[in-house]
Amino acid sequence: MGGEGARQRGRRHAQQRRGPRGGPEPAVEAVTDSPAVWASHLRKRYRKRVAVDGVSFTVARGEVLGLLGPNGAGKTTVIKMMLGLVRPDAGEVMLLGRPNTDPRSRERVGYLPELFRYQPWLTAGEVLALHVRLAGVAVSDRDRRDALGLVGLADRAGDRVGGFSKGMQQRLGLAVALVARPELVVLDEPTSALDPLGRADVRDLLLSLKQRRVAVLLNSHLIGEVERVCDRVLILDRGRVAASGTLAELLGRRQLRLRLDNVPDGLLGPCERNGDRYTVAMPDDVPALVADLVKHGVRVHAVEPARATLEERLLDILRTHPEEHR
Ligand SMILES: Nc1ncnc2c1ncn2[C@@H]1O[C@H](COP(=O)(O)OP(=O)(O)OP(=O)(O)O)[C@@H](O)[C@H]1O
Repeated sequence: MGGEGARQRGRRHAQQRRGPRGGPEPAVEAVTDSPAVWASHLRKRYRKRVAVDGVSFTVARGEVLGLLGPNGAGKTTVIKMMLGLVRPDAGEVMLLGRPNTDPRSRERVGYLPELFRYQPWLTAGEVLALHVRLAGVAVSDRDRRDALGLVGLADRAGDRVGGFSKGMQQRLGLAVALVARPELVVLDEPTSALDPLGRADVRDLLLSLKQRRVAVLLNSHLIGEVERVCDRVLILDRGRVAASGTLAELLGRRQLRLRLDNVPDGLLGPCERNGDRYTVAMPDDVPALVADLVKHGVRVHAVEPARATLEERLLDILRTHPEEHR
């Protein structure tokens, strides 16, 4: 990721945009096979503080990438550099096959910022209409109504935003991000103000975007949420990538937890023990292991598959992230 191969791929997509004689680009199809995001070696310093230091990543079409990390890790700065809202000191970004310095790269991008405030005197419907106009895209009245319906605000289109609760404003922000049928959706803490039902709705929404091959970059402190919907995770710590990979790669091998009595010394091999609870690497044949234990006189009370949660893994990574990265 971010290596020479990826760089060439990113650039190749950029070259595909030129017509045979270097004229206007031929067709949108030429860039639809490019990753939704290709970001390479992003760096940003605020005075003496390095906020982001050499961060590279990609988001494939139809992929949900989760961005995790402690407060101040650089997540929002990465998002803002990616979208051209903050100028990086170094690094390159391609959005949907175009360099992010080209305003057209953002035409098919939906964005819900972490901190947002809509004009309180406008109605929800007017906020959507305003953003559609600013984006310069054609969106039918029906699509606008659908976007409000998608976030549970169908019956509030005519109400002023000033009277909306925080959660309702966040729902409206999601509708703004989704209304123009984007190919890439960037959500910075989209559920921080939502009730549990609202969070579940957003999870369903993300899964439906994924089915439509929309790419999603999700920045969230709600690790359970990230674990449920993300295909891959990028963990930032103090401006650097502390770890990245699919959930399976990050969470490692599955384990088996057992509650046992009467275990002869050494019978189980390498394991973690806490009283009568034992954790071993997942064996190929669980029934054979249980039969063997019983044959040796062990009393088996419980057997359940287990895997470290993303939260445990995240804490582990942040605690052991090498000092030179800090
Ligand atoms: N406009 C700015 N001026 C000066 N420093 C900034 C600015 N924006 C961000 N920073 C600094 O950059 C670092 C990264 O901030 P950033 O907002 O990207 O972190 P984050 O991971 O999104 O944090 P959080 O989870 O708290 O939202 C912090 O040390 C922050 O103080």
